[in-house]
Amino acid sequence: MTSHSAILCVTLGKVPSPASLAQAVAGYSLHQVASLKEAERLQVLQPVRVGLLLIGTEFSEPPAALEEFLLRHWQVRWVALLPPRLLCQPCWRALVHAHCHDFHTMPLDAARLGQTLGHVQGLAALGTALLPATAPVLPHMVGISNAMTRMRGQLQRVAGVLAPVLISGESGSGKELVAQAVHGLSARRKAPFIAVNCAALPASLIHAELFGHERGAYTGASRERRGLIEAAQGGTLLLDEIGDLPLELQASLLRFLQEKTILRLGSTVSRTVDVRVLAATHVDLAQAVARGSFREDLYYRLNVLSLEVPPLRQRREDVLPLAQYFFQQYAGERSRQLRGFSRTAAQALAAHDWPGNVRELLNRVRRAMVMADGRWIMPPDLGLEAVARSRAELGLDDARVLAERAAIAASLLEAGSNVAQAARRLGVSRMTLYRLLAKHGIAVRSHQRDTLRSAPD
Ligand SMILES: Nc1ncnc2c1ncn2[C@@H]1O[C@H](COP(=O)(O)OP(=O)(O)OP(=O)(O)O)[C@@H](O)[C@H]1O
Repeated sequence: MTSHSAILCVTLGKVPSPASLAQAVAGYSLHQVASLKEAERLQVLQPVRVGLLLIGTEFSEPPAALEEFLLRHWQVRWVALLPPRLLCQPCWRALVHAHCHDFHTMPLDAARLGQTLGHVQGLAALGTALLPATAPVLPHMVGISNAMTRMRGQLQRVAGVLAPVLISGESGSGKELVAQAVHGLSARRKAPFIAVNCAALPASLIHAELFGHERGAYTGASRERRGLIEAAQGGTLLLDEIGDLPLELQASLLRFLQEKTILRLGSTVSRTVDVRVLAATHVDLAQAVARGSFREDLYYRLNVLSLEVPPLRQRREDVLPLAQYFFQQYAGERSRQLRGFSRTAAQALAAHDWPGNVRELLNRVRRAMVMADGRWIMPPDLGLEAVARSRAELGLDDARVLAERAAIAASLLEAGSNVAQAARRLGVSRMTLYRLLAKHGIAVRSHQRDTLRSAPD
């Protein structure tokens, strides 16, 4: 069970234990740990929803494992307490901005911190009133980009209500994962989550699949069968590629959404079903409505709430953490000597445009883990050499953008994410490099350096 009035206090480095801390946390039970490993263990045994992060003076950059830890525990509302000097460092600022609900600087103002903690506890309690008391079963959603941080916030809000959600995004960008997260965060999480790909089922079968049929409803229906909507009773139904649902079925679906009842094929008895419907699409449904291939009334019914999963090329900072995550996930399939990604492989990953989004990245990493015969994955193992060669076929503008991005990624890697050094290597000012980083959506993260530390070219 999640403890509502407990605070996990993680101290990293040498922090002179501020006497006034006790005053700030008075009334809460404080779980104090001095390492991320201990914090990890405690979160399993006694999960909490509010965390205090005390950072010592000796860190010039966030420890590599910290960001991963914060990513894993994104449901905890963190308040950071750190020396003011660290806030001058872009890497610390980015980390606090991405993962913390609030921050305070040393020396500690106990009254102010006490107020912040009260506020954060209040918000967390609001969240738990909407959410189930036990830790929800959630898919692991990797991503450090602003877009993913925003998405996590939206998921929490959307999960607490019953309305349908329309999830849009390019193929392979993670729409189904988002749907699983909505289900996993909702009070329905113990009931079934059923995903139906409307594009994969032939139109002739999809009615019976969704709504079920009575015995003899059609040739071959030798016994009655409940459909997938009924199978999701109490839970969540994801209608993937909803844009491919035939028009006549759109009418039945609309009826179900309005009346919460279904009619099995061949039956005259309607059955009440309690199912939350999520729909996903990679096509622009508004355009489909304009073309007349999608019912307008159904579109508005489904689009009460909407979530948009951005394509991977618009959140490039997620590429390396995702690659690293898949590498660990499929570690069992790799040869024993394989250690990780070479720098050139990381550069190739950073420069690629990912038309197939996260699924393409997953496939390339798995392929590379099987194909690589050295200790480090090289670009050809990822099938990315062809991408480099095909640049000859690009227009000059695109080629310039790609070359600029690759040069920036390479200089950052070589400079260990030190922006000043990277700018010197590139022969531009620091300000220009910051502008270029923003233009290409590249975030400077300490873990990128660590992921690649000691990796050869
Ligand atoms: N943020 C993420 N963290 C970890 N894995 C992810 C993430 N996003 C996507 N994936 C993985 O990438 C693969 C593709 O994602 P998913 O199936 O959710 O995409 P989709 O948008 O629903 O694709 P399609 O449009 O083809 O149905 C899955 O294996 C999923 O688990």
